Amino acid sequence: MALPLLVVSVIAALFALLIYHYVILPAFLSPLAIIPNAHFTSSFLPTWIWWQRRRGYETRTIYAAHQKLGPVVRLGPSELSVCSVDGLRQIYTAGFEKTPWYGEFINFNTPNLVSMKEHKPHSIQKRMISNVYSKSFLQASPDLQIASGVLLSERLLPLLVSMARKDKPINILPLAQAAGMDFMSAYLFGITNSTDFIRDIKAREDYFKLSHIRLHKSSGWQEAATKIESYCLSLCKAAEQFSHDPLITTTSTPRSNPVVYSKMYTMLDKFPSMPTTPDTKRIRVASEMLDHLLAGHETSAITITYVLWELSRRPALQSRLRAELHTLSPLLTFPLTKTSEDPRTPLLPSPHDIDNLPLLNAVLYEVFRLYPAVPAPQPRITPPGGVTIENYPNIPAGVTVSTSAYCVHRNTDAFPDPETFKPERWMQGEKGTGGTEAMRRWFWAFGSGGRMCVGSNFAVQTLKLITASIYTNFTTSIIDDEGIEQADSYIAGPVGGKLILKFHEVTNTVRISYPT
Ligand code: HEM
Repeated sequence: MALPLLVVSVIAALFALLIYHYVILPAFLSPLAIIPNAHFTSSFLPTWIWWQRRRGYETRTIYAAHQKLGPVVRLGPSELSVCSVDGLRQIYTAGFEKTPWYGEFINFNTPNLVSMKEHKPHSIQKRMISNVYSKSFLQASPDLQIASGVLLSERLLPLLVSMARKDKPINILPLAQAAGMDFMSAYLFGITNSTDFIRDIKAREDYFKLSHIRLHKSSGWQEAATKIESYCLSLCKAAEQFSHDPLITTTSTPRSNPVVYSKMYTMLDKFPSMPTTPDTKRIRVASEMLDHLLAGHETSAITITYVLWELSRRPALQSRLRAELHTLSPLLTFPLTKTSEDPRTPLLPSPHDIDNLPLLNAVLYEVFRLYPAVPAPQPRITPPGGVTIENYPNIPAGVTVSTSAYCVHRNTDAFPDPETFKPERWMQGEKGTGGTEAMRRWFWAFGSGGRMCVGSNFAVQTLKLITASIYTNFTTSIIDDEGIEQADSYIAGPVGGKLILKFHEVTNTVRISYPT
């Protein structure tokens, strides 16, 4: 009789200990206990937020919780979401490291900017390449200008003209993904070593099939990842050969240098902690290049898709935009202007002039705001020693905290009527471009701080150029936009995976002549 009593007592004590550890402590005694719970189980179970994530409702559910409960909410026993400018500044600029989840983005078993956790190696690697992604460098880059000219005049515009003349509809999303890959790879590896997915539909489909399998971890994803890595390595090798033999050229296509590849390869020699043999260097650079291809093409494609969708719904806005585009010199009218000195290279307006067009800027920024390609939480870990966030003190080390562009961009003080697409809101403020101070503080499509998107200027410059060249030459109309609503995922395109438009050539182009 005594033995069972002892066993029962031990079991009861263990049970009490477990209840204390997993329920009473996190729900009532932890410093997090004073933070509002997004769900009644959030303080002691991680399952509710896990389930929202799994069924694809994470970001919208978190936004609804913030609307009800304020700027800081508890999602799980050790997980918070923060939606305020001060909280955002603190989390993303004060040494909160990324969570292990970002390990998903490692290529070649070698870390890159997106996947690196620790601050020091990350900041060394970022310093190596951030210069070639700065706005001033990109705007002055002859290589990007040459590559862009070729991509527009030989690939994108001829295809759109041909489809318009045949009166055939186009699925914009895969074409925009192809354009994203061609622009990105041309800047990384040089135009002659770039992908040619705008024209080569089979190569495009093969690549995106592999990319889809890898992203969704479907059956065979490791094999798909290896194939993508081998493909990227072949682009790297071509770029390397090109850099070693500057005379490699073709007669029909102008050349542009492999800007990012060369920059990073050269910079590795300047940091003693970095790999030194040609093979290890190549893998290190290849991991970073693949990171840019993956991070750059899909996000840009999603943005272009929503730009074209919103403009296709608004013929009057298209006309206003076209009038603005007609102030550029030279015009982006197809066929693009070429000079007699170099008949192979089309002339484009300066990136600086395109960047300064207020309506084009406003349309793009309103799409970034309302349809951020990365709308989801960006998780970080609270640092050793703990922190105070938004008046909640003693938040211990090791708590996952995040903010999401979806929530931040719906702040009604900065963006009144946040669900409505209103490009004109970005035409207020100084010089009519860029919106108000509050809007700039709450704009978070590219993240912020040390881990902010390295390709933001590249994305803005190329997206403006593509939009400008389309609306100089065409009007667009919607054929099928079913499923256009944005998915609730980390990188979030239309749930239907498509947007079908028709392009109609602009016949009565007003050419404005400029005094020389
Ligand atoms: C519309 C286009 C784009 C959007 C909306 C976007 C968005 C973002 C966001 C929100 C982050 C921050 C992630 C975090 O804090 O955890 C990020 C990081 C990053 N993005 Fe982009 N991105 C875009 C285009 C590009 C392009 C063209 C590149 C090509 C270089 C690129 C490369 C990267 C890299 C390497 C990082 C990691 C930076 C770091 O951790 O230091 N992105 N991007």
